[in-house]
Amino acid sequence: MSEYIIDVAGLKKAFKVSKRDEGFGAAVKSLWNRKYEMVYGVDGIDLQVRKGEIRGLIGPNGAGKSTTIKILSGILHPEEGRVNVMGFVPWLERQKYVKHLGVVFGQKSQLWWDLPPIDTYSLNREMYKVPTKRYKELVDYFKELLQIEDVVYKPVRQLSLGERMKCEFVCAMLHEPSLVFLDEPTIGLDIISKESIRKFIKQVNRDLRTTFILTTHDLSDLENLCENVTIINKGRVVYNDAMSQLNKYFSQKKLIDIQFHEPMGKHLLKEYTLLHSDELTATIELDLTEQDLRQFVYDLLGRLPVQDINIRNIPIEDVIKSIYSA
Ligand SMILES: Nc1ncnc2c1ncn2[C@@H]1O[C@H](COP(=O)(O)OP(=O)(O)OP(=O)(O)O)[C@@H](O)[C@H]1O
Repeated sequence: MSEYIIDVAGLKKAFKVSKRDEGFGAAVKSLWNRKYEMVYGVDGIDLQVRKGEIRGLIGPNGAGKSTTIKILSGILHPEEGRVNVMGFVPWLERQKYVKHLGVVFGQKSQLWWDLPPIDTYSLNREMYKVPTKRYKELVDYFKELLQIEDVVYKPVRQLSLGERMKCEFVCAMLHEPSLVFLDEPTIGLDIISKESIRKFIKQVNRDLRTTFILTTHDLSDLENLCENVTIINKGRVVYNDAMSQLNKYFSQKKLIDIQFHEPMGKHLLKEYTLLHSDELTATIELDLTEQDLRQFVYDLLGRLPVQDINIRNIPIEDVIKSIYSA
């Protein structure tokens, strides 16, 4: 058996889209003479994920994340490439395959709107044939972990977004899937609910060894949950490594926020790479491959009327943005 729960090589998926020039005339002409072009949703993706990982899958809009997830969950089939997920070719063996799969969409609900979540759980128990004893154990375990003991008995339409999302997680986990796709699972949630859901994911990952694939635009989800991250851009993998390496990638640079105790003329700062400056504050970017940090601070304090100084790493958002645009 492969050491990978997901093993994908050379994945390509093209979509046929109609193409026409702008304007009313072109719209009419296209009714008779329609032209098409092929757009690649994914264009040669390789991806390996080990069992028990929480893997971040990120990229800008239109990068190919959803297309990848749709192929991995068996909704779409690719033109080219080899896909093995838990020993299945997802789109060929979908019925057997989905028994081992869970999905949580931040923007779509799997719960019956007018029923309490506990009723949807019960229906899913029947559908997935979860033994009653195990079902009860799992519901109790999840309810306690997410602190939704009372919430699961209220109709879904009466729940807050945070409460509903917690209930969605339980719904996706009751058949104990080995692999769960999470698509923006914390979108729109306040920080308390986000933390509670992240804690849940970590705990379930530890206790049940569930593998999670997390698609998100919220980088704090990644920092909190993922050891490894795959970044997709224009249908290709542009980064595939440990989260910690992302920071190292750019740790050659530091940002220095300075507060001055008297107004500063811009000309006094002209030798620095300035990201921001006004009379009393400035942010300087320092390239550590060119300058020594200690020497820089020493010179700065000697030259300028510095009241306060803060040295920080480049934010992870900026690191990722520069990888997207590379
Ligand atoms: N059914 C489709 N028909 C035509 N083009 C499609 C279809 N699905 C996706 N595409 C195209 O494939 C590319 C990748 O889209 P995809 O939805 O996978 O991106 P994404 O990374 O999930 O983006 P987002 O973050 O905006 O959801 C885009 O150019 C998109 O327009």
